[in-house]
Amino acid sequence: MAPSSLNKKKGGKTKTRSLPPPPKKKQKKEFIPEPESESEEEDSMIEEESESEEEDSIIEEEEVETDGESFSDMSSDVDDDDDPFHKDILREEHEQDKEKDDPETKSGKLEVKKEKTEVEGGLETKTDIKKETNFEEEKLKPDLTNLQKRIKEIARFLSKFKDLRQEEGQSWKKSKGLSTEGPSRKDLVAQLQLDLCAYYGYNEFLMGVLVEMFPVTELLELIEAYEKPRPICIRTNTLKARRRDLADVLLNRGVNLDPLSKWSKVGLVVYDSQVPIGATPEYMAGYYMLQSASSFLPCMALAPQENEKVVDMAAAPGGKTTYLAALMKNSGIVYANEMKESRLKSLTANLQRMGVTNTIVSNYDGKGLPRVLGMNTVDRVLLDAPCSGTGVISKDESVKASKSLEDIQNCVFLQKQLILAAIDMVDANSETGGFIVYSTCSIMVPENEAIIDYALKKRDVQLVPCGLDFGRPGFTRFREHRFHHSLDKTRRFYPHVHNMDGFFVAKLKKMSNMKQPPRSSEPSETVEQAEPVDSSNDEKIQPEVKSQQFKDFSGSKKGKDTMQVNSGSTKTSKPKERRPKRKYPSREELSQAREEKRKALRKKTSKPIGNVNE
Ligand SMILES: C[S@@+](CC[C@H](N)C(=O)[O-])C[C@H]1O[C@@H](n2cnc3c(N)ncnc32)[C@H](O)[C@@H]1O
Repeated sequence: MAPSSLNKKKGGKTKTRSLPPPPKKKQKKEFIPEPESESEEEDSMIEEESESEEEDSIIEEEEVETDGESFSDMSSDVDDDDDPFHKDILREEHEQDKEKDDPETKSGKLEVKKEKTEVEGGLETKTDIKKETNFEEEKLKPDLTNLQKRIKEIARFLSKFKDLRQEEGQSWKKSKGLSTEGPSRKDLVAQLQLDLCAYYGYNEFLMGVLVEMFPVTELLELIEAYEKPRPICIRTNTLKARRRDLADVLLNRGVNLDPLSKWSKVGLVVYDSQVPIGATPEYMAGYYMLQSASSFLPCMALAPQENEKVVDMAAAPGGKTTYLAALMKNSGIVYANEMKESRLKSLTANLQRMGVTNTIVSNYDGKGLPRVLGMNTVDRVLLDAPCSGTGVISKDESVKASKSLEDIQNCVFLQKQLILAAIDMVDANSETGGFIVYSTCSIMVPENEAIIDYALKKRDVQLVPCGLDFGRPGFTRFREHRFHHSLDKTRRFYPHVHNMDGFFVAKLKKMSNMKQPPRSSEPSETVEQAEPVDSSNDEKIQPEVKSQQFKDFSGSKKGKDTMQVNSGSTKTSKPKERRPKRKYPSREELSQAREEKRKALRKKTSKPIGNVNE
């Protein structure tokens, strides 16, 4: 939208203010992509909320310290034809594995040699991949330019073969004058993985996870997107300002901005600014929050209503709490909980700066919150869970090299406990609510779909549409794992697709206050319960190796996966052995037993009295 359109006032309450022209730098086009057109149920409540948000403007000034962005913290303690794997680069490797054992391809580095040849009327790089035999050379690390070239070559090579079987691949190679000797697909994938780790600085575990999640072309897009910062976004605090007024003022200060996108009525995207955007008088006055676009989504999905009781279980630094309060127009109660004491300061500062008055701040471990606030007592809960942060690599590069399988396991362990606590606090009989929103800034399946699948099994909840009209549907199956079919109601967001941080959102409706869900006719398999599925008719998802993300999830972590949460307290429970069914005696057997007892008693009592020596 052009800057001038920000001046259009609703309902005739126009404050005419002549706008200075925006700074010289040309305004970029829509920064955040428009919603993908998907046929998805709309959450009308969200629409109503966002319509009304702009109408409320209470202008008052407060000075407080700042803290903008939300981020993940664990220190406490697909639009591809519905099938995310149809271009999976690991999928074909299994077939290629069966290739005759070529000693040349068994170990070591590969070298890609290129020759230019005329192919199909155009210049094409002829790819001949041979094994280096010189071990001295092997030790030498290729320079970044060569590394990048090789990454591109292998990626191009792999993507060309993505739909071809081995034999077809060989004949294709022959027809193109390429060598049919050379490494298998598996070797190429392994080499690509190593090269990507070396070039971009990821550890092998995390790169392995990404490799198994995305087809090769998309993988490169994602990794490249992680290298660039996401657009700077601000959210208008509708408790204090209207978006168009705020935009006017900031434009006058030399901030080059536009409305965020059609899906948000309160967001602005900042292209560049002549003033520090986190230190303007408007910022200090709490007219806006510096907030990533993805972090708007869970609040929109939760869509809290006025006068409700809402819990934000993991709240600091308060980006989402302040949005929830604004959506509720400062009515009702928001319980903003944060376990880390050191983070309470930023939370309370933001609440104060933004003029939030309906919030009670607490400092508990979220697992114990049901004991504090009561079971089945609130209308809605937001669980913006502590996570691995694998969706926000552009913000925190250290994630690339630091995250391990154990970190993911720890996150999953905590997330499972927190989601059950979240559900337990919600009253299924709430007249207006009964909803739980779970979100993470992780793209890992175990931290997202697997957590929701677990919750569906443990409590009487159902997935409902998030009310967000863009985002990819969550996985209903991933490698050898099968999740409940309704997982497609969850939403995934990616930097290379949506130009926002990697993010996951799920919205659950609590169906009853029973602890156990009614028996499902359609069982799914959670991480720890997943059995090999007979996928003989389903070539696409039949991995030979266990998914990197789920590796060793079953049992190796001190039985963590079997831990259960009950009203905030935790206890470990070993899987119980089934007791054999008890067989009850018939009437005849009972009377016979009684008769025998009587006889025995008579014998005892007929002993002589007075035989004191016995
Ligand atoms: C993803 S961040 C939350 C960001 C916040 N929702 C926002 O939008 O500003 C996760 C938060 O959970 C907190 N946390 C970690 N473990 C927790 C636990 N067991 N209970 C409650 N909070 C926890 C972390 O300290 C961190 O502040």
